[in-house]
Amino acid sequence: MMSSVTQAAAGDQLAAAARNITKRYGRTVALNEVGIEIRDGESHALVGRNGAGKSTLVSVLTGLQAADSGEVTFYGKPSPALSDREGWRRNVACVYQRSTIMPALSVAENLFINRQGKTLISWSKLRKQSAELLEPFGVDVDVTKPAAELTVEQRQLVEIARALSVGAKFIILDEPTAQLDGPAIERLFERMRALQDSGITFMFISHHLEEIYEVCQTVTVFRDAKHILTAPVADLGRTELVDAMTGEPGGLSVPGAADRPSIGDKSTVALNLRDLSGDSFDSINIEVRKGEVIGLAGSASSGKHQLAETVYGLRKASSGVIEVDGRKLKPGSVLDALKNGIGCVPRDRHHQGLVLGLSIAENAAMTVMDKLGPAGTVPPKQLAQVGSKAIESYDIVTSGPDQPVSDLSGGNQQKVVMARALASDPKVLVLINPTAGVDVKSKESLLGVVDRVARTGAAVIVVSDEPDDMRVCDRVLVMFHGEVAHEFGRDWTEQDLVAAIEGVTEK
Ligand SMILES: Nc1ncnc2c1ncn2[C@@H]1O[C@H](COP(=O)(O)OP(=O)(O)OP(=O)(O)O)[C@@H](O)[C@H]1O
Repeated sequence: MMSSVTQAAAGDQLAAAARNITKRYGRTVALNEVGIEIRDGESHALVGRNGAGKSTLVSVLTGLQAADSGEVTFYGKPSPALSDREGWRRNVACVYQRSTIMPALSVAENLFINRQGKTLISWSKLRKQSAELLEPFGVDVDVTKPAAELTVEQRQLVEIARALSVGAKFIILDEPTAQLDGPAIERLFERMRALQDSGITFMFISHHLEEIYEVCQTVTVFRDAKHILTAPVADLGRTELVDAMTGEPGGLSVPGAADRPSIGDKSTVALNLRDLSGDSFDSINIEVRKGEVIGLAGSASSGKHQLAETVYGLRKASSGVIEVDGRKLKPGSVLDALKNGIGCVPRDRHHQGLVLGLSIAENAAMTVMDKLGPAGTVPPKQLAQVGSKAIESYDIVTSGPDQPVSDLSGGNQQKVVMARALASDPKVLVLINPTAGVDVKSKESLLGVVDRVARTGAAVIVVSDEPDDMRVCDRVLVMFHGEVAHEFGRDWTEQDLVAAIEGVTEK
């Protein structure tokens, strides 16, 4: 196993290199003398626990932030000056989990943004060039439509096409699979392989370690702002990889439903969905008992997200009833859902989950403010206690409860969302992709929390396609085209689940 970043195969050209990079944010050292060398034409994985420094390295490698010290080179040449955005764009592009596309502009405008030159824009030419650019990517969209209408998969492809069209041959994919369903992930990987064959180099960030084995040749591990190792993927077993990430031997153990006592019919129904129809789902009947964990799986178009969002009041059902402990909820009211004991981890932590400018403590306490003090006068000490408890219980990497959530790494923000959902001791928990962006070790502890709250009698719905997230469930309901198409007990195999999600099994 190689242990130094300076040992990239001799003679191989490097597409990108960062050496001796240090980056501090106030007291936090986000990168401590780290390096990475990415060989021309390879897919190089960068992995590490939440807060390890991956995104910070991405911002240094893309020229969005200057390092305090160290150097970046592309194809052996020093990186452009920070002000030379064009220069950086010609060398490197990053497809983030969050879009850099302007939703209100058309797809064509997004593709050619900053590049119309000084002459007047010919719209017909722009449209034609855009269509030609996207054609090899199989993105079959009307380029005059607003980019907001693109699916996540299409948006990513548009961003890759945009990068390649300005000449970048080194592309960073920062957790690209976090919001894609199984078939879309496979399509992305096929696309990566084809682009690699044509000379494109990738740096790939993911918390799904099996993806690294599938699509990368080399892996670099960061831990606590430091470079730990760089090695060929083929030489590094999964256990060794996890040990390098966590700094301790012992592997992982995700809690399974089988370890909890069986619920049976004795437990009373906590959440009852009766004949519920709405945006993308129809006539849903589901009962979730106290202490029961239900998994909702299905492709991106199955209606599972819309159903879950209707349960916690973000969407209004067109007909049917949602009851918590026999009490009917007011349709389309998040507040009423909260008052009646529903806690949620929403799909998009940035839009519905967190107030980024507020601290960890303020975000974690948001669902219980009225219990902490009269009319908005929560004593700071109590607030800090809620924050400190969240940090401890969810292993949040931070300088303290006062730190604004905007300063946290993505995975640590997700843990704050989970802490907030649970702060109110909900009777029913609705969790959408609860482990998205969360590292393998933290995933284990978050799923441990799900297991614990179920044992205390809460009813839980987990919406996810992640087999690990589903293992904690007593039943897994697979949705297909807005209906529950298949139900599994605790004894399913990953193959069964994938087949049902893709709609290739009988009911
Ligand atoms: N703007 C900022 N201000 C203060 N601290 C920051 C800022 N951005 C990042 N940090 C801190 O730097 C450290 C590294 O964060 P970074 O986002 O690079 O981690 P990461 O490895 O990408 O994590 P994740 O897997 O959760 O995305 C963290 O401790 C984070 O809190």
